[in-house]
Amino acid sequence: MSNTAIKVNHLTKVYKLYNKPIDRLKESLHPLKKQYHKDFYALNDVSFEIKKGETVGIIGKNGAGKSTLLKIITGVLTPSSGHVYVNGRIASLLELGAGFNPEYTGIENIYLQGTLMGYMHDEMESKLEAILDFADIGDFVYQPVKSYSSGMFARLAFAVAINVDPDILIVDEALSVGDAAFQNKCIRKMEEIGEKGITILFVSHDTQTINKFCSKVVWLNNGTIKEQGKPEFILENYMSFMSYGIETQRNENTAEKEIVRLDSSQLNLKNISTLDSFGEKKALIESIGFFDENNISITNLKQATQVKFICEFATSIDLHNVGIGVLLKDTLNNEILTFNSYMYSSPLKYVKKETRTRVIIEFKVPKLNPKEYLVTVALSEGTQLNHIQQHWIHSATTINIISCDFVDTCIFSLYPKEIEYKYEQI
Ligand SMILES: Nc1ncnc2c1ncn2[C@@H]1O[C@H](COP(=O)(O)OP(=O)(O)OP(=O)(O)O)[C@@H](O)[C@H]1O
Repeated sequence: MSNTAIKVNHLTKVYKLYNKPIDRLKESLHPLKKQYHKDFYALNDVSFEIKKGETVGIIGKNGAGKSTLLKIITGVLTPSSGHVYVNGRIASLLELGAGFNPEYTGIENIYLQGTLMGYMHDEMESKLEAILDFADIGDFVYQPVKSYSSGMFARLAFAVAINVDPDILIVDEALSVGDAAFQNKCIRKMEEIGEKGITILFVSHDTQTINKFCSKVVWLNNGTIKEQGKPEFILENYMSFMSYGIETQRNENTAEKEIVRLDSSQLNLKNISTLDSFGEKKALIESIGFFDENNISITNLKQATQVKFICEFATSIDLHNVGIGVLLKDTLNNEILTFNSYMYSSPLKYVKKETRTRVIIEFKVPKLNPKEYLVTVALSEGTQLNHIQQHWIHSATTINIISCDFVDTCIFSLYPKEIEYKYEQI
């Protein structure tokens, strides 16, 4: 356990929800103990471990249970069952106001926090200058904190939390109330203390910050852990889930896609190398086309049928994590549908320089309005969060979506769900 900073074991927090306030009284007085409440699980059997020195991001949609989890770890809330093991002194920055006395001045609250953390008055005195320096709120430190703006409050609370030499720093979204310069200053400070081996647990909706800053991510959904692991994998899955409702299973062990072979002579691809485009252009998409199951070229795509989108590209450099994206616009230039290999956890891991590659995307045509669409294609390198556009070709081709005969009985998402990416060297 000595290398463990926090261990959360089968943690559950249940709230009793009553439809009417009177139901609570009725329940307590009922002779046969009739229940008037419904159990609501804010956390349900959550277990994970954080090693000393790790910086861990907690993500999840509103109401997922993030604040509840942090409050239980910091001892503000008691769990319904399960337990938390904490190894070291915690400094926390939870919701605004927690632990501060609104009637006290800033200075008095600094000493109050020090006492709560177990410091003597003169020990806190030696930290005062650094705290005031970081908070940078001028003479307001002599005013009661009830007169502070939320940003000023966050400044003072963060300045105290990082200067009381914690072993573990826990930060809920409190920083988001600070201005951009202060947020940046806090992130830099957290990076600095993270490098000193302090364990940091950090709730944020800002995936860019989590990606840059955290070594591990725990994704909470409806009170349970949906996924946990390295940010680069979990955040991709999280963003697909949040943006498109698509569940992907990208993880450290995702294997390279199987190589398939298509007979080139059967393919009737459209050469698009001369069309207007932008990007780094170290790798170029040369040709594209839509095909039916028998590899016959099509421009009419019938709803609910299985089709292939094929594109071929050449690269003059080594490429890593190649994303292929397709964007459909209607003739008024409205974006109607977009999908890419990052969203489906299927980027091509590596492409050697001076080679050509064929990408085959098999999918079921979604229920788009039956009409003409312009197809934009793009080739990028990186991740969904952070990629370099190598080649982007606006309106590379057009297709028509046509109704399937049984459309009333079809239920499709606008995003192709049954989709498969395959790659072959050509
Ligand atoms: N005292 C309470 N009584 C009943 N339900 C509660 C109580 N406190 C929290 N909840 C519920 O527990 C769930 C988890 O809340 P929590 O604040 O932990 O979510 P969160 O992930 O931090 O959300 P957000 O991103 O919006 O801050 C929510 O559905 C919330 O309504």
